[in-house]
Amino acid sequence: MSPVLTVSGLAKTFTMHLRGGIELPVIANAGFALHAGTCAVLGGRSGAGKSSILKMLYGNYAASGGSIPVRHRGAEIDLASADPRTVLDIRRETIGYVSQFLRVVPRVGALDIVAEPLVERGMDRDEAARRAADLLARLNLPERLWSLPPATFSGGEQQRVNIARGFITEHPILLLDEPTASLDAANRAVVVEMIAEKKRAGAALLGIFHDTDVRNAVADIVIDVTSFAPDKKAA
Ligand SMILES: Nc1ncnc2c1ncn2[C@@H]1O[C@H](COP(=O)(O)OP(=O)(O)OP(=O)(O)O)[C@@H](O)[C@H]1O
Repeated sequence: MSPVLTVSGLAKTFTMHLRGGIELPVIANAGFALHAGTCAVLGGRSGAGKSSILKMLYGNYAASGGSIPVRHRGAEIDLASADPRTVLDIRRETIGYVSQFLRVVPRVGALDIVAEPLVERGMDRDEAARRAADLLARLNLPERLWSLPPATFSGGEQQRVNIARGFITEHPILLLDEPTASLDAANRAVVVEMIAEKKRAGAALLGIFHDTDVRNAVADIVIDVTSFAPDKKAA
């Protein structure tokens, strides 16, 4: 089957404007493809550029070179050169992202934070809340916390709210930046099962997982980011 997203000749060099314009090449000539129903994992040593690749695929970082053709609304669009409005539309319809940390919205309760992406897409508020409750219960977030804003939650509680919010939509591509980093073994197992369900539903996932057990449980392929280093001798 043809890939849903391809990375071709992708490069990233950071320019340190406050340091006299020093250039820091991090990635050169990265290439791989994501397929529906599979989970690919970015591997390689700390600092190799795993997060930077994920951020370029979500449009948070601009690519310094290369292309990222993605299947979006039935057409192929190059994410690397797409205008900001198109990037936002791709995020809405095609590419979801679970970051490591929850961006807390003041005064909005956990259940509403999780339900919000569905309400934004036009779903009835009660139905969206029901689905959000299902996910929070599955992730063992105590019900007494559901109406509270997550600002004071523990790291693992915030991470579970974030996971629920990222998994509640049906994006065909889902990027995962260490979604299990702050979780205990029981909740890691829940997330592993949720990833397996996404695969069965036909999503293409790309993630960073430092936990070896989680990685082994979810990965169909491991992409060695160290092999994309600009100077392989330094890698
Ligand atoms: N915004 C930025 N500005 C300057 N340098 C950056 C920026 N983001 C990342 N880098 C640099 O790029 C390199 C790769 O960082 P990145 O976070 O992508 O690595 P990683 O493989 O995800 O690392 P880790 O496994 O430790 O999280 C690092 O040397 C980092 O300092």
